[in-house]
Amino acid sequence: MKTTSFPTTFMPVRLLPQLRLLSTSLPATHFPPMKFAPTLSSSRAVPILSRVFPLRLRYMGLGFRRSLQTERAFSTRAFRGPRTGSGSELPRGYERRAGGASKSLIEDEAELSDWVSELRSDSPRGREDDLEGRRGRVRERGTDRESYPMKKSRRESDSGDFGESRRRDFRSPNQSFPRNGGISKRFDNKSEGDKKDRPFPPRNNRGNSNSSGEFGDSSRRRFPNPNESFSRNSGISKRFDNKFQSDDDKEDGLFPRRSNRGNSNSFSKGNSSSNLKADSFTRNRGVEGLRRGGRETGKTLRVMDDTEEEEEKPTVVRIEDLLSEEESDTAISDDDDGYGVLREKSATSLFGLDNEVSVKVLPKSSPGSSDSYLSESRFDHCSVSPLSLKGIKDAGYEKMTVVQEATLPVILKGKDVLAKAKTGTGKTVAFLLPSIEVVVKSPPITRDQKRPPILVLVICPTRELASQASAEANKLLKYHPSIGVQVVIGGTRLALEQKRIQANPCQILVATPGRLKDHIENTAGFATRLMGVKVLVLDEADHLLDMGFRKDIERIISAVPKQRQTLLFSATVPEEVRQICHIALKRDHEYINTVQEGSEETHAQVRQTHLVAPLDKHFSLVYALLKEHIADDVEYKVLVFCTTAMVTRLVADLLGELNLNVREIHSRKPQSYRTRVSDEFRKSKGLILVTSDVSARGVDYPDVTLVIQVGVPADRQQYIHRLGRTGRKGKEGQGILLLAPWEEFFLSTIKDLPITKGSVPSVDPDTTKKVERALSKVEMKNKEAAYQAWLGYYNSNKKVGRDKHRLVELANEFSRSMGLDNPPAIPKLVLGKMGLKNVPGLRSNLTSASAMHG
Ligand SMILES: Nc1ncnc2c1ncn2[C@@H]1O[C@H](COP(=O)(O)OP(=O)(O)OP(=O)(O)O)[C@@H](O)[C@H]1O
Repeated sequence: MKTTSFPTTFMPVRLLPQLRLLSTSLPATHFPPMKFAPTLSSSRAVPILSRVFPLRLRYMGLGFRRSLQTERAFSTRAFRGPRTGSGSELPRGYERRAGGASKSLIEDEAELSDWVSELRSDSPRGREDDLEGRRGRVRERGTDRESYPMKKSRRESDSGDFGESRRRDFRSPNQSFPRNGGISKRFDNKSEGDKKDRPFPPRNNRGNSNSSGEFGDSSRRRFPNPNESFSRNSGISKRFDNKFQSDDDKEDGLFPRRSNRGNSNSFSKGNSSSNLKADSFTRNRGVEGLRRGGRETGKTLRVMDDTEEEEEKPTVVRIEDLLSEEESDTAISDDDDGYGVLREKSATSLFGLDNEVSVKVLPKSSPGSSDSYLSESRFDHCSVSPLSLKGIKDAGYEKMTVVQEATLPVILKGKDVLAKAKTGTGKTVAFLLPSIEVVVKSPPITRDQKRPPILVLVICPTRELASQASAEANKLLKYHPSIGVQVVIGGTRLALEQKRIQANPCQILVATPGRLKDHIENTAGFATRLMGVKVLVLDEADHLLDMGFRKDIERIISAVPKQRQTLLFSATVPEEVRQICHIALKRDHEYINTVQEGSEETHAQVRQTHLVAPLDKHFSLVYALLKEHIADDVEYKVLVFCTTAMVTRLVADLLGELNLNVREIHSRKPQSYRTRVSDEFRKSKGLILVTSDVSARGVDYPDVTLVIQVGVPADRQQYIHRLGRTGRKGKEGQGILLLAPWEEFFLSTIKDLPITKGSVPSVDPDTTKKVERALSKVEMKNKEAAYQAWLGYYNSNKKVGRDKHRLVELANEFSRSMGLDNPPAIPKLVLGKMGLKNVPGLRSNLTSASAMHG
């Protein structure tokens, strides 16, 4: 058996004996010694009262009860929250855990959590995905995002679900499910350029691919049989009670294998191991970091009040949310709390040697090395089943990415994990691979089982992302014919999906929240199958825990067993998410942050520019920017993000009229269309995709050369995720944020990112005329819909929407920029909901927007 030597140079001397021991004596069934990622920091949940819980006294009161319950889980010194009244403040938020099972705070705080949800319901972000699924029920659909105050759910006051979830009993997985072979598997740097006044310096060498390479060592390691390879009572499986089961049908890889343009490997140099050399060891790095840093980087422990957040986070409510009849239930989650103890993630704890709190701190990395995404650890040296390894090898993965290396051992140990890693660095495999191992170690389902359990439940915020994760799972499952994965997403007929679920039960289910909730409530036997969930994954966790999805997520959490492993992944983990992650995670979860200290959350090799220009120039500028980029790079592949679905449609229409090779994707397009376009864009070069935020997160389009964001993004996170569609896997990319002067306030929220002011290119009169002519050809109804959507979007922005008179002036400027002499009329009902009745400058009528714009 091949063993890997530790990067001993960088180990604290006192650890060496243990680690050496580990490296030489580990049986193949254990995770072998991998170099830990130097970049990661980890801690327990942040143990402070947040603005999420502004009713401090009430929370503290509840906390007291809870602290008695959970006492067992901590050492005597370990946990003295403020609510204990013991006089001790939280010791800078961290202490070490003594071990023992944690218990749900939420159980005691159901009421509180419900109240919190209500409290924050005025600051939701958009939910891109399920919008589509809800379309059928929406009466008025003027915008992708609207600005009305959030409608109260019909069922908000339902408390039944909560009671129900508490009543459940659990059986052990091994009792519940007989063993047997189950179902068959159905399954460029634009070098920063000296062209100061050109946003696009000429494109040089972008990527020489050489990534996948050989797998020399993989053959050396052989596991005779997956079931032999793992002790049946591994750390993971021991922890689960069981009882639900799975559903759906497997999806046939919607997405083709990715091409490897770009030199992914070239970016792996300067990776973790090399960076380690410069390390020093220090205690409490995470805490120090938390004290120092900014709010978004998860480095601040300050308690913020609501005002602060509202300033920074635009409110966006969609008309779908307002008018849908199927608003979320208020089912309270069960699991544990996050009133936890901030703990240092030590290098040793990755290996289960938790008696040392040492951690590496990387110096601010030099350009070129900070964005290494591959580690030195190889998949074939880790203890996953041989069949999974074969799938990994076939997928072309040899070395782990940094986030995979950092999280895999912890997840394989059965711990709950909150992981943060930059966009495009392989988070999907990071949560899928260990989840698959849980299935491998579970009793197979049998054909005669009426309701076979769903063992792994992956929730994604958009359909594209869910389909993509399911396709990735299928790649990894290539040699696991008895493990099935299915995807349930909105936009398809529920009845068909129900049939599919029943006909082809699977163990891994990937779902969007709204559709999953539909199945929980309407599909016979589905709830029972869900009671088998051993691993719950929230991909894009911060988005899923945001208000737009929160209730659905709480409902879903209440439908899966409390005894489960939960994995939260995202490229952004804002402070508020740290503080509410207890909704899903156990209190002793690990927070693994692979974004290096001192490094930005965006990739260094992606050049970011912002341009500020009057609104009436934006259409011409987008055209000019695209033309210039196309001229520079024949292999261009551009994403243009717009604020709403209807504005997206308008811009796509316009660019089409201007004879650019353009596609559009947004929530108002049928799912089949979305899938087709997404697939086409994935494979293509020389194409522009105009999109709403359905493409903002997670979607893995290879080799995107440029991301243009037109108008202010919903928030900082959304900016980062949109930008993250380029520069994936270490490749180069470019991002341009186009703002109007009154949108410049947004720049303060991203001031820590390496974004520079670009000079606005001059647009010659001919181009302006050309754009005007093209605009005149765009259908009037699309302009009307765009106007209404635009107004709704900015009305919901806390800054722009504050002054309604000014807002309407700006909206009318937007209307003129589309070539309209008079602003389109808006239905009275809609204006009422936006709180814009009787604001001068607006025209109203009685017609429903959806009737007009269908
Ligand atoms: N170990 C690996 N080696 C090489 N490529 C990998 C590896 N793991 C994943 N990838 C590839 O990296 C790309 C990005 O992965 P993925 O989409 O999971 O990134 P992500 O971190 O989830 O990004 P985002 O934050 O945007 O969701 C995918 O094309 C995936 O196939």
